[in-house]
Amino acid sequence: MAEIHDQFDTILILDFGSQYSHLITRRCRELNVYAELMPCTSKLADLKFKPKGIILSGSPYSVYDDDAPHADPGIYTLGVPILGICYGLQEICWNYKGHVAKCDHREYGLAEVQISRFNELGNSVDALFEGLGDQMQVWMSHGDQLSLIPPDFHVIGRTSTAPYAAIAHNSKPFYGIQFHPEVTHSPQGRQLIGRFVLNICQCQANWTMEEFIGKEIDRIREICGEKGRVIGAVSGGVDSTVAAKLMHEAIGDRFHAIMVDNGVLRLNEAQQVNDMLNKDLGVNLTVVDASELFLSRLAGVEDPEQKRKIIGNTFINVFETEAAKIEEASEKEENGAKGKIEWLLQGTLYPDVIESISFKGPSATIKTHHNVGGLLKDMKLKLIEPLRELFKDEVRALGRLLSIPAPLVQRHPFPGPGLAIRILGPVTREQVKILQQADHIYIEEIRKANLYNQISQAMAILLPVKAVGVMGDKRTYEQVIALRAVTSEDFMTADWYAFPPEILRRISSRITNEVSGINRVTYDISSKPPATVEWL
Ligand SMILES: Nc1ncnc2c1ncn2[C@@H]1O[C@H](COP(=O)(O)OP(=O)(O)OP(=O)(O)O)[C@@H](O)[C@H]1O
Ligand SMILES: O=c1[nH]c(=O)c2[nH+]cn([C@@H]3O[C@H](COP(=O)(O)O)[C@@H](O)[C@H]3O)c2[nH]1
Ligand SMILES: NC(=O)CC[C@H](N)C(=O)O
Ligand SMILES: [Mg+2]
Repeated sequence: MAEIHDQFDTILILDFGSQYSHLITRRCRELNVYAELMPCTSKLADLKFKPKGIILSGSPYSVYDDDAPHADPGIYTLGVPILGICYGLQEICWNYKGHVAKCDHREYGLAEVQISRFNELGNSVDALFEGLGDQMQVWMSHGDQLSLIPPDFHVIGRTSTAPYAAIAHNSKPFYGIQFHPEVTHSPQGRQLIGRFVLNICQCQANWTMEEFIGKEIDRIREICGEKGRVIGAVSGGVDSTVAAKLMHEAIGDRFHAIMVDNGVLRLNEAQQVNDMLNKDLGVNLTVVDASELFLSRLAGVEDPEQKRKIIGNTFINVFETEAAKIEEASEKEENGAKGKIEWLLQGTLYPDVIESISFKGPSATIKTHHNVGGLLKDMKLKLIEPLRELFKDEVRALGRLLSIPAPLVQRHPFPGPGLAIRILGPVTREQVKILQQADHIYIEEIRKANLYNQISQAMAILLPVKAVGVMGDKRTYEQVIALRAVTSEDFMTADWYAFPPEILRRISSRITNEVSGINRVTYDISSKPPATVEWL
């Protein structure tokens, strides 16, 4: 089966555990060059494709540490260009017997690199920095640096404290830089990565969603064969909707989408998603009302992790029952005209994949996501994951090309456990109803103020406390709503959003007036970290 790296020129990024490794991947893709991240410990013999170039990432390790990770030395004889970034530079130096040592002053922040126009060999300007000027502002984050340049390499850039801030091999296309071109604080970083992937590696810049769609539809058809059928859980969120639309384009009605009403959806959500998929997108969707089952299992549960697990497990139970129903119905059809359901569609995105392939292993569990790790071991269905190589912004671009309406493509993410993780305390139908109303007003006002697309995610949270208030000269003793809005690139970190005060005033006034049971509204001004986006 042709994979993406067989169809597009691919840059291989070896991850040594830097927090920015995924950004290198993104930068390449923004240049329309496909890039894949793999653990630095990957063996070349196991590699299923030949990359056009290799980038070595940064790392929290020092190359001379006993347990420092090192790349397969085969990369240096593969005959493709190599770029080492920070630790990656030090790794190249280590391999070629130069010296890396702790520096007197660790450099963290902006620095100026002086670019050497000519190397000692009298060759012309080095290809990496061509056209980028004589000096460049860059962002540094290191405590080690080269103290001795390896034989056969020459200096192509220095800073006031790092004499070997950038080096190049005398005859091979191997480069190392001490700074981080992948972060936005290095203003010419994108151009520099472009020099490497486009000019030095000569990758074709054809990684676009236009190219991807056609190839992916062919691939899905090939995987499913003439008759194979697929079911998939669809929430109305961007990822599952785009995946569903893609499946529909590929195999039409052999794809069955199921949306589960778990009783903790937003106001009118099930109806809206139903209309949108069936009517607007032509995708065959069944909404299953399982709210009674979910709410009865959640009764009296306060612990956040317990709520998440109950919801995750119940999703699977409902899903299995529905799959069996579809199977049963199809068995009654003439000659099994439509074939068995063999596949389960998942909207897995690249960040989930990256997390699970990190060579350090997945990070500490902060929260159990409802759809991760919940799959059954003896599951008969095979997984199909068309978005597994894509970042969220790529999924959004894909959605636009598939003519999914803009408001849907720009939708804020909504977690599978839904309002259950926004009700602090036990979940009851009454509490859900209060929160649905407050959430509805909040989002409606954000849209009216034209702020929806400036905010990455906004939510209302129902607090398990009561406060005293006064309404119509009477004392009230009611619950409190917290509002949260954040901006974020990837939800790994997030900033709270600074609303114009008059918008908050209007929202607060509408919520306390229109939602009975609420007499107070607060605004959450915590960033992530130390807080998280959701409260539970
Ligand atoms: N109510 C639901 N019914 C059916 N499937 C669901 C439901 N909620 C979540 N899922 C499944 O869980 C997956 C993960 O949810 P997640 O919220 O991460 O993605 P999404 O809803 O597709 O997109 P977004 O992140 O934009 O909300 C979904 O892709 C979908 O397959
Ligand atoms: O589908 C989901 N199932 C979950 O169990 C889940 N928990 C958190 N989230 C979403 O993940 C992003 C980061 O949230 P946190 O900072 O709270 O971890 C935010 O966008 C959250 O809404 C979830 N999405
Ligand atoms: N950002 C990095 O890659 C740092 C590399 C190495 N740990 C150093 O401190 O120099
Ligand atoms: Mg969602």
